[in-house]
Amino acid sequence: MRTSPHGSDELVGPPDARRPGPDADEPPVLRAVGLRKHFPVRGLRNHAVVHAVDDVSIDLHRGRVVALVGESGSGKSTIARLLAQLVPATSGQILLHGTDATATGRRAFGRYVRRVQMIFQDPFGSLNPIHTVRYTLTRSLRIHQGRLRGAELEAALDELLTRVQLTPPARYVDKFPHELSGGQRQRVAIARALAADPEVLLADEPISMLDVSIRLGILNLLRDLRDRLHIAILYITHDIASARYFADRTMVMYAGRVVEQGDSESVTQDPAHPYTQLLISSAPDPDDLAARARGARGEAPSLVRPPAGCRFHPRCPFAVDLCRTEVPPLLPVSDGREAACWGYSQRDGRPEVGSVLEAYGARPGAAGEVDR
Ligand SMILES: Nc1ncnc2c1ncn2[C@@H]1O[C@H](COP(=O)(O)OP(=O)(O)OP(=O)(O)O)[C@@H](O)[C@H]1O
Repeated sequence: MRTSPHGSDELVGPPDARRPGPDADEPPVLRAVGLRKHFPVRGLRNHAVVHAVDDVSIDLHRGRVVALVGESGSGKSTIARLLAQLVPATSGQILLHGTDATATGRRAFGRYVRRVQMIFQDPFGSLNPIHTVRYTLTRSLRIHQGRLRGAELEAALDELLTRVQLTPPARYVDKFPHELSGGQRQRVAIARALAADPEVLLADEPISMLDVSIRLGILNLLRDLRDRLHIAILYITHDIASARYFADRTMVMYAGRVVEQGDSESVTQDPAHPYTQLLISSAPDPDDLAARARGARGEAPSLVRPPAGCRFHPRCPFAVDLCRTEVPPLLPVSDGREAACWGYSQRDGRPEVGSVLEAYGARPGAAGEVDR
């Protein structure tokens, strides 16, 4: 990370997005293949369903961060809940170290959550207000590590609080949640997850409810966990700039499907899919894009009756007949980058996608800065 001329930690460029990942060539610790989640819609006839997630595959490697970005309702949280096995998938597979990890009972689920932990968006809601930090962390340690007592327990508590930079630990261990700031509470929630000694963290918008002044501190903590503990992290965010800053790879979702994926620097600075181009133009808030694009080119698609073919085609200035009938697979764009866009099918040897920003008359933005 470079610092601003004022000496602050302001982010002015990607710190190490192209850092050779220590474990990038190892097999993924957690793999999802063809995940699909359709929620039944109550009150509608004909067994209508919300197509929340369709055909999403993700590989999470130890020591690497994958960001999942997209506007509200695109299916990001559903993917995190599927990977955490908080909801069952309609179809698809979850593999932990290459083995089917679908937890069929309480014991199997317990073994799974020891390896795969989740951090939620709301540090105010996720900690029980009547329990101290000591109680919360002790409970998690005992669930996952057995009955620690006495000096052993105190050492484990000290280590957890130090790991999340709540030091000296004695200052925090007997506090109640209301005595802590939002950032400190999120650190306690992260410590609670670490008590399981997990290999994977699923972080669902972990900074979006925090004051902008402390967001970078939490991202840096998560990066420290990636580097020191070699934890695989799925980072869900609305904020493309933070994906560029923090994630090795970025996946972009639109209406339940992945539309583009690749190394974060390329995806955020040279977006290939027309939707990603629009998303970047609206950085840092994709919902701003949603409003703008709706104004310009019709409504966001219904997930009960999603558009046939490419779900983005009703908004896409480059849509051709094929886009209206056939779902585009993720097609290679360059250097391991893929876009689910028929414009990259190379049927005539070159991509057919131009600048969607010019087509929309939108102001290009840059995913360059992250709120501190
Ligand atoms: N339990 C549920 N029952 C019915 N529909 C659901 C359920 N959970 C999510 N959905 C729907 O699935 C779609 C995807 O929702 P999801 O929360 O995964 O999106 P998201 O990208 O995480 O949005 P946000 O950024 O607002 O959290 C939405 O249309 C949502 O209304």
